[in-house]
Amino acid sequence: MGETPPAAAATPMSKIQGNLLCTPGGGAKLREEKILVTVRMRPLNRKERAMYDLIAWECFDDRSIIFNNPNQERPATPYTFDKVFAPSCSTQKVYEEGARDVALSALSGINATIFAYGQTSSGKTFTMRGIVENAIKDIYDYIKNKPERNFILKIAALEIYNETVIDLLNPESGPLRLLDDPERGTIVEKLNEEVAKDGQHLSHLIGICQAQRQVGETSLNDKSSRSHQIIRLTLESSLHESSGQEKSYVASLNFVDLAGSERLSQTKTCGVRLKEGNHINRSLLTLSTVIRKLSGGKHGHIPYRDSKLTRILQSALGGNARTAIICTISPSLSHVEQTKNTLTFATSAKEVVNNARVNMVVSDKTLVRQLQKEVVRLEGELRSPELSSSSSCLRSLLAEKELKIKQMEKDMEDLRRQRDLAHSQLELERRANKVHKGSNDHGPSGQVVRCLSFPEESESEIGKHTPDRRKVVGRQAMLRSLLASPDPSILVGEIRKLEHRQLQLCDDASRALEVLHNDFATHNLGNQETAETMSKVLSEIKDLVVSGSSPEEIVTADKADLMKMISQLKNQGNTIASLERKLENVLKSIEKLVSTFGTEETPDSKTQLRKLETENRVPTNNNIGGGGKFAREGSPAA
Ligand SMILES: Nc1ncnc2c1ncn2[C@@H]1O[C@H](COP(=O)(O)OP(=O)(O)OP(=O)(O)O)[C@@H](O)[C@H]1O
Repeated sequence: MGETPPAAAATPMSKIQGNLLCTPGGGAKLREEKILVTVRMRPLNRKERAMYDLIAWECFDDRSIIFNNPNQERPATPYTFDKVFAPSCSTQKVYEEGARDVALSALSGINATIFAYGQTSSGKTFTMRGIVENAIKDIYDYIKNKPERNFILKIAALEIYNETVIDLLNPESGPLRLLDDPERGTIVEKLNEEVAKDGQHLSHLIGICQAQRQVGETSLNDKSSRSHQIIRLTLESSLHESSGQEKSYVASLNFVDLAGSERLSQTKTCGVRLKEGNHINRSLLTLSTVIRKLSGGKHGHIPYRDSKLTRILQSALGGNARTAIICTISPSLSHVEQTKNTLTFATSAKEVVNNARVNMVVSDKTLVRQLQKEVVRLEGELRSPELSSSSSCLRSLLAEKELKIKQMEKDMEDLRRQRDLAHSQLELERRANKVHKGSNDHGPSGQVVRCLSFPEESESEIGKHTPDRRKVVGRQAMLRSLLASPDPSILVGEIRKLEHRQLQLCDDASRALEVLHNDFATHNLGNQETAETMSKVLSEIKDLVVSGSSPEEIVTADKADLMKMISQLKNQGNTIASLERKLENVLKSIEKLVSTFGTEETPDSKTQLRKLETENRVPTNNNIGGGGKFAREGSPAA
C-alpha cells in the first residue's frame, strides 16, 4: 500500500482545490472555526461506589459544570463548554450534539477530527466506540440518500504505542515511519488502507483495529488502553451536475481515542505499565502544550514535532479541519485533581481556531479543460493591444538603455585617458621640480621671489652664479674706462641702459610688494612693524621712480651739453650711488619682509625660501654691480 497521510486524503494534492462552499453536511461557508469542545461525565463506576467515593461535580446546566466541594460552603466558579453531558446522557446524545455535525463535514470534502480526551478510566473508549458507530451509521444513511453521488470509503488505522506507530490493519508490518511532505504535511509511510464495501464491512474492519489495540490492566481500569488510537476514514465522492460537469470531493475523518492521562501513584503501575504510562503522559503533555499555545492567539512556535501524536494530528489542531473534542471525566472526589486538569485542557481547546475548507478534487478531464481555458486566456492576453504596445515600449526602453550604457562606457574610456594624461603631466612636473630647485609654486614668498627675478636671467643661470669678487672688479674696471672715454654717445647709451634697468627694478619691486601685501592680507600675517616696513619700501620705490626721471633729461639734452651733464653728475658724485643704495635698501626691505613671512611657513618652505633668497641675492648684486659704472662715481674709490 502507498503512503497516506492520516489527516488528509490520499488523492494527489495537485488535484485538490480548497474551496469555501456550502456543505451537504449542513455547514455554511467555512472559514475560521473554533474547536467544538464538550464534556461528558460518566457515572461512578463499580470500584468507586465500593469505596463510597463522593460525587464532586455537578452539571449546572447543559453547558456548565461546577465543582461541589463538600468541605467548602462557597460554590466554585463553573466551567462552561459547548455542551456538558451528565452521567445519564446516552452516547447517542453525545454523538448528536458533540460530534455529528463535525463528522458529517467529511461527506462534503471537509477534513474532520473527533477525539476523546480524559484521564484513565474516564470513559474515552466507551464514548468513542459509540461515536464511531453512530458516525458510520449516519454516513451510510447519507450515502444511501444521495444516489446521484458516487462515494468511496477507505479505512486506515494506527496506534501510537510507546512512541511507535503501528498499523492496526496490518500489525505485522512493524513500526511505521512518519514522513514530512511539503504539500500534505506529515504522512505515515506504508500505512495500510482498505476500501470499505459497505457499512457492515467497515464496522468489521473497525472491529479488527480495536481488537489489535494494546490494552492492559491497571488498578483504575481492567481494560486500560495503553496507546493512542486513530481510525481514519477517507471519503471521496463525485457528482455529475446537469451542466455535464463533474464535481469531486475528498476528506479525512479521524476518530481519535487517546490513552488516558494517569497519576502513576494512583494507577500503582510498575514495569511495562509504568513505561507505557510515562509515554502516554509525555505525549499528552505535548498535546496540551500545543492546545495551550494555539489558544493563546499569538502562536509563535507550536511544538507539534515534540510527539508523534501531535505531528499526526497537526491539521486537526489549528489547521485545515473541523475538530470536536469530547472530554471525559469521572465524577468522583478521589479524581478531582485529574478532572480539574481535564477541564483546564478543555477550556484551552475552546479557544483554538481551525481553518477548514472544502477539498475539491479536479478530475483529469476537468483539469485538462481548465488548463486549456487558461492557455486560451493567456494567448489572448499576449495578443491584446495593451500588451503589445507595452512590449514595444519596453523594447524602446531597452534600446535606450543600451545606448546609454555604450555612451557611459565611452565616457569611462575618455576619463581613463584623461587620468593617465594627468598622471604623466604630474610626473613631468615632479621631475621638473627636482631640476628647478629654486622654484617654489607654493606660498607667497615664492611669488615675491619670482617677481624679483630678472627675465634675462634664467633660473638655471642663477644656480650657476657665484659671488666672484674678481669678476665684479673686472666689470667695474671696464666701466671706469667707458666713463673715461671721450665719446659721450657711449655714455648716453650706458645711461639709457641704466635708466631701463632702473625702471625695470622699480616695476619689479612694486609688483613684489603688491604680491607681498596681498599675501599678508590674505593670510592675516604681519604686524604694525610689517606695515611700517611696507610703507617705507613704497616710499623708497617712489624715490627711485622720481630719481629715474633725470636720465630722461639726459636723453633729450643736446649732445654738446652731455659732457657738461656728465661732469655735473660726477660732481653730484653720490647721486647714482645713492640711487643704487636706495635700490639696495628696497630689495633688503623686501627680503626682510620675505624672511619675516618665511618664519611663519613650514620648515620646508622656510628652507626653500632662504635658498631662493640666497640665489636671488647673487643676480641682484650682479645687477647692482652692473650699475657699478655709477658706483665708481659714487664710491669713495672714485
Ligand atoms: N458514560 C458511561 N456510562 C457507563 N459506563 C461507562 C461510561 N463511561 C465509561 N464507562 C465504563 O467505565 C470503564 C472505563 O471506561 P473506558 O475504558 O472507556 O475508559 P478510558 O477513559 O478509555 O480508560 P483508559 O484511558 O484507561 O483506556 C468501562 O468499564 C466503561 O464501560
